[in-house]
Amino acid sequence: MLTFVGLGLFDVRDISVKGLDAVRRADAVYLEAYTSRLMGSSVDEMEQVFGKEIRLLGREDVEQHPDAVIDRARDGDVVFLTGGDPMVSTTHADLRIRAAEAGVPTVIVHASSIQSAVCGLSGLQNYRFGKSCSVPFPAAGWFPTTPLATVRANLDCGLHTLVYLDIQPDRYMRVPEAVGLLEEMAEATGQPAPDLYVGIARAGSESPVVAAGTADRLKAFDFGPPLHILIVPADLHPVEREYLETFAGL
Ligand SMILES: C[S@@+](CC[C@H](N)C(=O)[O-])C[C@H]1O[C@@H](n2cnc3c(N)ncnc32)[C@H](O)[C@@H]1O
Repeated sequence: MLTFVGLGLFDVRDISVKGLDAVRRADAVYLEAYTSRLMGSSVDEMEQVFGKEIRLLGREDVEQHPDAVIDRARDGDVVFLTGGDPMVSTTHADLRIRAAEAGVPTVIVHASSIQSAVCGLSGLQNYRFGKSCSVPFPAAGWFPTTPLATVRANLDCGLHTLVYLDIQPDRYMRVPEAVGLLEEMAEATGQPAPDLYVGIARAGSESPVVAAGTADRLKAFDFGPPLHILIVPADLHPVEREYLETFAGL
């Protein structure tokens, strides 16, 4: 049996009771930490609290060579841990399909996700979000402008855009840098840059930060440590505006 368990948003206490039961029953526990991270906990702390050894998996282990995990799940209980919800903005649907093809039963234990947390923190209504996008760190000769195209297409339909920010082994993209990159994409493509943003840091922690405003305000704002995420809102409903004025300094 292969059980996908979401860790929730910030620290070791965000896992559900059901998820914790599955971890404690498991014969083997794997963690992928490349699609999201629990910034409020370390792997050591998780091992201590869960009472289990945790094996770390890289993107290649999961996406190119998942056989080790699937083989282990053929004759034992395996838990696969992911930050947030294990099936939101990750590529783990493929792993579940491969397990099913190999005759391995699977279960999902859901958890809080950044996708729903942003609605509570920003007051932007979940049914008004369009397609999401991700802003990657640019590399030499590589500067994709598709994130801005997604934002503009959503704005044309009156929809908000959730913009995921890149996570690399040695660095995390922050809101001010992401806003600057969207402005550069606008310059490079001749499209208008967005005029309003909402930045969020450390959702799920005891001190999440939420700030709304122009590019200039957000580029100068100190959001503190990662993880960060950005929203480009469409025209605001009056209640959304009032919420941002009350909780995000609009
Ligand atoms: C690819 S998504 C994975 C989402 C995850 N599976 C979930 O359900 O929450 C990861 C991105 O979401 C954002 N993110 C995740 N957790 C966050 C948090 N607690 N606070 C702020 N942003 C977060 C970051 O931009 C990060 O790079």
